[in-house]
Amino acid sequence: MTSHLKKVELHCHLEGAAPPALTEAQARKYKTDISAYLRDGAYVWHDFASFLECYDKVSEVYQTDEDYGLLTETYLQELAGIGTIYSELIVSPDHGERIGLGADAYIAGICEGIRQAKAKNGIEARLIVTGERHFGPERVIAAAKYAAKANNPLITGFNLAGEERMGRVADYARAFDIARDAGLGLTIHAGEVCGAFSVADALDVVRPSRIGHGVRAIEEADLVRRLADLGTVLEVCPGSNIALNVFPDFASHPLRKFKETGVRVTISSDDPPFFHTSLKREYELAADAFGFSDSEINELTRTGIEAAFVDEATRMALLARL
Ligand SMILES: Nc1ncnc2[nH]cnc12
Ligand SMILES: [Zn+2]
Repeated sequence: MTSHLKKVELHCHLEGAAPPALTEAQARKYKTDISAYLRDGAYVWHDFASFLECYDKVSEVYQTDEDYGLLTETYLQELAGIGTIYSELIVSPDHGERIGLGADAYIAGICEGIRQAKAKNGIEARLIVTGERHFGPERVIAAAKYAAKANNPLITGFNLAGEERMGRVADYARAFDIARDAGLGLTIHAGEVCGAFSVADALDVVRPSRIGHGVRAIEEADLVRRLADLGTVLEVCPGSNIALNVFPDFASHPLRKFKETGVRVTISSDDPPFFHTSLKREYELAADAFGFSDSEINELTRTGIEAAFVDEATRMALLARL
């Protein structure tokens, strides 16, 4: 049981958190046929590439700023209901552009959802703007420029997600330079679909304080030591890793090994309904599948607050709530 524990989540894609029932209602509202991607209350995909396609299609039934406000508030209320005090949501203004809503309206809707959830439940949230590799370096640079110029206190980080097998991290270096110069926190998906080289690339090129997943670093002992020495925080999403077959089962998942080797780790849900998980389940897995005690789980949560992309006053306030 982990219901008595406070919780923090650093790695959740907003559209990836869309409850299937809400997505069905949205599809009806816009008379869109998404039956190829959502059937019997479950998202339909069979490998990483088809997951990304499903994710992009599902995202298209959220079309207005109100839709994004509702999606954001719905997810944050769910988190608050299980004792979550802080959430970072990965968002894509580029997606807002692609669907014709526009980046500003997309972000405005999401920020309204954050305000509503905070007013009702006290949950603190920030946004990490992401670029997506499969749309190419130019779109990723545009996303970084948007984040850098947004002057929005809720946008505090920059990320790179999408098809990890497309290009190398160096192809996206300029986007991270723009985000770094703007003072944004940096994190990057690496070592999820691709092997340890992808994590080494991320460290060499981006020098991020955090890495999304990073779990395949376990394939190289020197790299694991490097992560521990640098203090790089891994945003580990065990349920996602098993659903995507990065590891065959929880027994072979390296979360505990990382922690025991001194790598700083946190737990998150990634795209919860796509992977038949939730933050609640990830905390339960930490206890039941990985055998962490309450105080070890609290260490994961504390690491999440220490690594959060927030100002120091907010960090202290969150630590005091633990
Ligand atoms: N798990 C994941 N990896 C890479 N890109 C993503 N976009 C949404 N979920 C993702
Ligand atoms: Zn992710």
